[in-house]
Amino acid sequence: MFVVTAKEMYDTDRYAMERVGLEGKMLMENAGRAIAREMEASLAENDNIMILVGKGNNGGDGFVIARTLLERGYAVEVLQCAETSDIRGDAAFHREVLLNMGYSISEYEGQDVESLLQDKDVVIDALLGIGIKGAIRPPYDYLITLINQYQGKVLSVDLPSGIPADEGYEVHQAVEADQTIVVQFPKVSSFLQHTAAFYGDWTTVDIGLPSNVIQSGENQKKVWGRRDVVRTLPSRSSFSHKGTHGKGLVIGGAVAMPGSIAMTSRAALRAGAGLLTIATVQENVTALAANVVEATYHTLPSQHGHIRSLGELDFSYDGIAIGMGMGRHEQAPTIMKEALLQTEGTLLIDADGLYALKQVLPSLSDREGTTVLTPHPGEMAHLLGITVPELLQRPFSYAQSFATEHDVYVVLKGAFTLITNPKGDQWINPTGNAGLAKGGTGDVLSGILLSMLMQPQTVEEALCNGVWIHGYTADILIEQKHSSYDLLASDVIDGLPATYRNIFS
Ligand SMILES: NC(=O)C1=CN([C@@H]2O[C@H](COP(=O)(O)OP(=O)(O)OC[C@H]3O[C@@H](n4cnc5c(N)ncnc54)[C@H](O)[C@@H]3O)[C@@H](O)[C@H]2O)[C@@H](O)CC1
Ligand SMILES: [K+]
Repeated sequence: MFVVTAKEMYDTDRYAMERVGLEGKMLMENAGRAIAREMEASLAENDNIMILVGKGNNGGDGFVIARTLLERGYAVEVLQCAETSDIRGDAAFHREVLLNMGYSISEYEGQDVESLLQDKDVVIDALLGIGIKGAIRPPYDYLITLINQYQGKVLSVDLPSGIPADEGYEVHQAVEADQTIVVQFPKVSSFLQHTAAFYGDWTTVDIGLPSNVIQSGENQKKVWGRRDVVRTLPSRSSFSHKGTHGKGLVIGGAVAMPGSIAMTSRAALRAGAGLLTIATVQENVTALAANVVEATYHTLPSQHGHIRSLGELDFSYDGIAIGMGMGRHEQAPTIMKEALLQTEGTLLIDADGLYALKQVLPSLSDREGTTVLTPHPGEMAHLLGITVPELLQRPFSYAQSFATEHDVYVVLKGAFTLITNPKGDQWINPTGNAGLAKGGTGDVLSGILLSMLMQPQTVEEALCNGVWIHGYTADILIEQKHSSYDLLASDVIDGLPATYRNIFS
């Protein structure tokens, strides 16, 4: 499923009208009717409905929705919140059609909307769509405040009014919808931390727009869904042996933090890695060996309880993950630089490794093999030299510019983990829940990704599948036996068998 910006939506609209021959009126008819049908699932037969219509094409959709619901027998009052002379084009056309069918439209002229809303069960918000610019002007600011005070159900058309389609905007005022019916493609703002919640539950409706404009665009953004996982996750051959499934290495750990690499390693093995070696400080090996019995161990020189150097380490593995529980000490950047230069194949860098990386960033461009960075927002902001709020305003652009500039894959973790390849294409992961906001879940993800990177699939597929599996496992656990309070990172490792059985069933 493609995810679009306002510009991509308008380009698609123009292409559909100018090149394909689908008239704007027809697209608006399709949109309004599809949205009305979708809304019907949330409506009761006797609901009293108020639809607030703005002056743009979002309002135009509103006129079609009103007509469709009225024809189906619902009690709908249409409040037009703009001067009739300001309503133009396709919206004006559908306004006329509504009137020609004998229905009436009230105009907002400062009347007491609050009391008008009092006897309504549902408000449909068709005030503003993707065309919004700047701070909300009257009367929409006032109407949005009233909608948010209103106790009944609020259904928004395309976007909650006041929310822009794109990232990089501060939101001062917007409708807090219970449900949003999105026209054809989800917009970027439905995946941003500061705007996603305004949408409530959202679904998309197909209005017949072609996707070739987006497909031929410079960079694409897509949601990675279950179907993608089932399509791309390699099944195992009966003739495979442990070497077929990847020989991985995990470098990390310090005396104070033995748990991180234990979780990464157990997750890698559970997720399918054939063979796994752990390179860590001598002091931790006995405890780790009791915990991860399937792994082999390589002891690294230590100092003050952390790794001093990579010593005689052999780098010939199918995949290497570095950084988990490694600590932020003064030898760390030298260790990171050595790992960057010595690893010919795939190198995944996580956690403390990302802090060390910041000091040796230019060495990234000396690498030939695949590099994957798995930062959470704090680590990504540190790498970019910006604040976390700045990053969260524009996660798509920041992740993209970092990935393209340094020729790396970036897995930016969050409620909607964002995967970016070195060309700048992006995938959004829809799985996962608040239970994952706990220590150790990042270590588990690194292990799953290390394993995925060693299986016969593209790097993009490996990362998207790994992130999806991690989140989906947490979702199943929350649904079946845990809660978002008690879920532990190690539960996610133990939940992997059920996820695999589910995917391959
Ligand atoms: N392919 C498409 O793009 C389609 C879009 N459709 C609908 O059309 C919408 C986009 O239509 P428009 O481009 O007319 O945009 P809007 O419906 O968002 O309206 C924009 C108008 O609102 C006013 N406005 C903008 N910012 C404002 C602010 N801050 N405060 C107060 N008023 C403000 C401006 O006068 C502007 O003309 C979509 O969201 C969707 O609902 C559908 O009808 C069908 C196809
Ligand atoms: K809207």
